[in-house]
Amino acid sequence: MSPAKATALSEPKVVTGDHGYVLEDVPHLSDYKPDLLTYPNPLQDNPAYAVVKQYFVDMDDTVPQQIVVHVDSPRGIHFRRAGPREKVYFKPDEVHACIVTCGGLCPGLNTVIREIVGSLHDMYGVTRIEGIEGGYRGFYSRNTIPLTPKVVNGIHKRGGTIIGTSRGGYDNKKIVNSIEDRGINQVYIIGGDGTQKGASAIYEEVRRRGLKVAVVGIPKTIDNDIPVIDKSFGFDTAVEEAQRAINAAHVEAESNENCIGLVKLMGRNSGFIAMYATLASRDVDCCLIPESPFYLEGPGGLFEYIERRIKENGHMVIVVAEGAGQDLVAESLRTTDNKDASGNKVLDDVGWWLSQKIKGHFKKQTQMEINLKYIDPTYMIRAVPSNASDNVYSTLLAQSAVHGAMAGYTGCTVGPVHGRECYIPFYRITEKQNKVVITDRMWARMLSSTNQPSFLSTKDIIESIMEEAPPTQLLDDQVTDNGLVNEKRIVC
Ligand SMILES: Nc1ncnc2c1ncn2[C@@H]1O[C@H](COP(=O)(O)OP(=O)(O)OP(=O)(O)O)[C@@H](O)[C@H]1O
Ligand SMILES: O=P(O)(O)OC[C@H]1O[C@](O)(CO)[C@@H](O)[C@@H]1O
Ligand SMILES: [Mg+2]
Repeated sequence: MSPAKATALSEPKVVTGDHGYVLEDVPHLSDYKPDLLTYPNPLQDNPAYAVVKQYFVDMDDTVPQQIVVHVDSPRGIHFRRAGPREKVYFKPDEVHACIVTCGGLCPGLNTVIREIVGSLHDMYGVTRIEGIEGGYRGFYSRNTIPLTPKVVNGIHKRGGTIIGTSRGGYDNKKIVNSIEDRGINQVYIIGGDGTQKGASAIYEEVRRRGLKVAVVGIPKTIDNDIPVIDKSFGFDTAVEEAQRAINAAHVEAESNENCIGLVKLMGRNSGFIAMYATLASRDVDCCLIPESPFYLEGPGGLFEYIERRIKENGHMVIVVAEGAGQDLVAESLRTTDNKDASGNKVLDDVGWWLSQKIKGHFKKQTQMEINLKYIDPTYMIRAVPSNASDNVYSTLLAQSAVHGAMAGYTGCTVGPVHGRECYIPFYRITEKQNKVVITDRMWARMLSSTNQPSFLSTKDIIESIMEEAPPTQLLDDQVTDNGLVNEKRIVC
């Protein structure tokens, strides 16, 4: 496997303006191929778009990363607004596009595939579109799958990805050789943080070879761990689907004496699904996520809280994100550090471990007999088709990606920033993961909905503040004014 850093990175395109305005722009094919011809955008003759007052996006439109500002704030970082441009850099019959899906499944993958094909075909008259089978390794080890509007018709009603996905198998040189040999000139890469790192390295190699190939990433992550964008497609569907498991756990817990319903949800490093599913449900008494350490024994610990809830209520529901408490599990089971084909740590089953620990504690330490029902719906949540709002969202993402590639933009990911579709440079997407910020208001809202202990000492809180994590983006309209809010919490 050739590492992503095999090619030298091109310089970021940063434009500055008055009052602290910064545009973190994305690469364009003309940056390294200055003599490319341009053509009028065929959309100008499309009757469906004739009604739109200003259909083409103004070249100067940019979107601010921070929308909560003070009177004396600098204007800050901006991203280029996505959308159709008056001039395109490809003639329709010249385009040879391909689509690849990599990493874990996520509701909406098929919708994005369908809409890329539909946008290329219906808006731009492109007919040569192929699916790369089975993720990155498909570029050099499989035949391609022809994608036409007929082939993709109705696939948005199915879970999974019709072109297949995989982990591992990334070989930069072989992938770019395949792109070059097949004469592909638009590459749409749908995947999570790992995939986008690979896409960035593909773009760098394409550029090094001087190829007229647009490389555009579409962020996919059920965990919502990709930064900058408002949220990832499939996330709403996952939260909705998680409700079914939580409801089942609640029904079991309510109907049996001294019963605990325990639900494990996805979230390797980021606990967004667990936090939002908990907030949405209101039946959850405790939510455990990777970002917030917890402990079992002693005052303020999980066992003490469970005993209290069971005594008060006769039942309780616990939601645990799969990445929560991994240090505790590893310590207790002495597990080895296994990695998957992409190099991601294989997690220990915290749900099973917690079930055993809770049962053991109640058997040995208390007079109380408890009943524990453990539900692990993780793959069921990931495999469903996307819901209506994710379908609309995925459609916009796909259209933005196609408009961007046709307009010659490359080396970027598309996604909404405060509701506006943007082209975002790869390095912004891959530099860190989006995480729940436990000193942010959203986590506090969650804590107040469950009444669970925070499990945090003053030292933990100070450490979190010191990390200076940005505020949780998802639905949190209020930027954390770190100083005030956090200071108050420490004093309390
Ligand atoms: N640093 C990297 N450089 C190049 N390729 C990478 C890198 N990290 C991962 N990849 C490749 O990207 C693909 C997907 O990676 P991974 O399995 O980590 O999933 P992901 O894209 O992060 O999605 P998710 O974690 O949401 O399932 C794999 O084929 C993997 O080999
Ligand atoms: O078992 P797999 O397919 O490797 O995927 C599991 C992982 O994928 C994710 O859903 C991310 O795509 C994580 O939440 C989870 O840890
Ligand atoms: Mg990942």
